[in-house]
Amino acid sequence: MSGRIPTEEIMNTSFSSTPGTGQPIQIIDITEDHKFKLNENNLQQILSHPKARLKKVSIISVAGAFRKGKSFLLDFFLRYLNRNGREDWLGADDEPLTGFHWKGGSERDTTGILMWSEPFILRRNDTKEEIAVLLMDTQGAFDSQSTVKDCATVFALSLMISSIHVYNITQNLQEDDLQHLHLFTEYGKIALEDSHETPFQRLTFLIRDWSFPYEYSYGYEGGQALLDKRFQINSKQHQELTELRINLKKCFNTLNCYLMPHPGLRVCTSPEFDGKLKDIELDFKNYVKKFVEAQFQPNLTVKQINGREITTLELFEYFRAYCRIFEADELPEPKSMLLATAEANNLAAKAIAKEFYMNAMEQHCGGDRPYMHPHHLQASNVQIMEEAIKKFDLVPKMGGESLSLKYLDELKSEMNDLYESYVKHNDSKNIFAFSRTATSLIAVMVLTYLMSGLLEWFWLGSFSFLFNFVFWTCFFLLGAWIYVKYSGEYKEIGEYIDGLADILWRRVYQPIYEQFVQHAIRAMLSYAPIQDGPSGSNGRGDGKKRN
Ligand SMILES: Nc1nc2c(ncn2[C@@H]2O[C@H](COP(=O)(O)OP(=O)(O)OP(=O)(O)O)[C@@H](O)[C@H]2O)c(=O)[nH]1
Repeated sequence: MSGRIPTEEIMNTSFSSTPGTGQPIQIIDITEDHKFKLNENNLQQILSHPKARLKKVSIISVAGAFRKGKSFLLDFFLRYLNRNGREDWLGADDEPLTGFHWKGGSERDTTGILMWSEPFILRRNDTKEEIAVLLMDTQGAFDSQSTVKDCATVFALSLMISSIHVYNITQNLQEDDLQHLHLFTEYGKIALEDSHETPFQRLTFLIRDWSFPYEYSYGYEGGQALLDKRFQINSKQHQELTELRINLKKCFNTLNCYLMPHPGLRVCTSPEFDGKLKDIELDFKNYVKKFVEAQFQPNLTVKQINGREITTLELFEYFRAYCRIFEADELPEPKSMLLATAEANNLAAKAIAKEFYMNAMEQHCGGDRPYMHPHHLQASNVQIMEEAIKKFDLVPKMGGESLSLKYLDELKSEMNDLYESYVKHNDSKNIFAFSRTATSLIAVMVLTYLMSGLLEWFWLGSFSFLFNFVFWTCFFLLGAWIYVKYSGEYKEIGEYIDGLADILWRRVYQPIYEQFVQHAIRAMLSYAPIQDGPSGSNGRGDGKKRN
């Protein structure tokens, strides 16, 4: 099977999740007052999973009316992925179907949007690159508790985010099923004008309980014939219907239809049914198997936005942007959806560049790296920043130059802030820098003590009180500094003393020290000419004051 990984590879890298682990996690909640709330922590937990971090993603979501077997279907996907797509992945006859919660009855089950906590890692056939596959379950539409806006929003979020959108329908493909896609064709039209890239990847109309196999056979073949029939354009059709059909085809890379047989009466009428295969009709089992496998053939469908395959890091930004625009009381206009996509597109580019910057800086001066000379740190920073900006520029961006410049400025300022903290962190590794305050104060004390003694010696004792005063001031400052460092209290006083000592160090000791070293070198080289170093440097080479 072309979408599947050879067995020997499975053992090594490809399907790295442990079978049976994971659980559905709520990523979008719908509150009682019908507000959509993105659960960023939960989403982040999935997207930054060590297996999936920074990998490209394929997101499979199932959406449609409530009580129509969406979660049930997703559990077959889970089985396939958990069992590494091996030939007998459908399992034993008496094995209950578990994973996303599903149940019989007439009351709705799933609320909001859920995602499986474990990303599945599969390798694509063409480039052999590892892709993180995510499964997404959605709240069913048209139940008695949800508003029209709730249903439309769940459907929209699921479609905008996924790379394979399974539109779960029962019995037949009707005109109103197509009408629900109107908003996306409008969005798709302007997105196409903006970027000339197909906005969505794969849309599959999955028709459950298909009862007319004698007209259109089960599976993709019959589904395609039915779809062709429904997409026929004729002169009597209203302009709006014709346009919908034309635009739908333009907005998706793949648009297809699958006709699924009825699973049998036990599945939908027995309260004891717990998903065991022995209770499901053979036809259903065969076609569900083919359907699941087909989603990974001939290759994995990676999520693309603006023609670019996106990673888990970028997906997070898109989730945030889409949830923000769907927060309003009204459904957004296609134009605002495009603007949100463009903003997320820029935010994603910024996230990629920032991630690169942080990783590279961590390697240079991160927690486990030794102290780095400030000049070297600054040089590395300049070089890494340049590379990060190149990464930002390389991402094709929507929304024009002015929007991208805004995000570039934000990126630069965030990198500058990060650099400041890297500098501080690096300084803290310098043992001498830590003891600089104590050293400076003690040096003043020793000097003033000696000077006062010297003045006494030359019978100028009346002037020595000045030196005594400085001596005791430094003594008390040193005492206060030690107390602050020991107790952690009065940090502002500690910073003030550090600042004083720093000025003393830079203005007095460092120039004297440099002069002394230069003299020593000159003497050693028998007065050979030597170039003067930058006097008054703060040791970081950036011309900034430390305090
Ligand atoms: N008729 C029919 N019933 C099905 C099919 N697949 C699953 N079911 C049954 O439909 C019922 C509902 O299944 P769920 O997976 O919970 O449905 P859902 O669409 O996720 O429901 P909500 O979460 O409420 O939107 C269960 O009793 C399943 O056994 C199918 O293809 N046809």
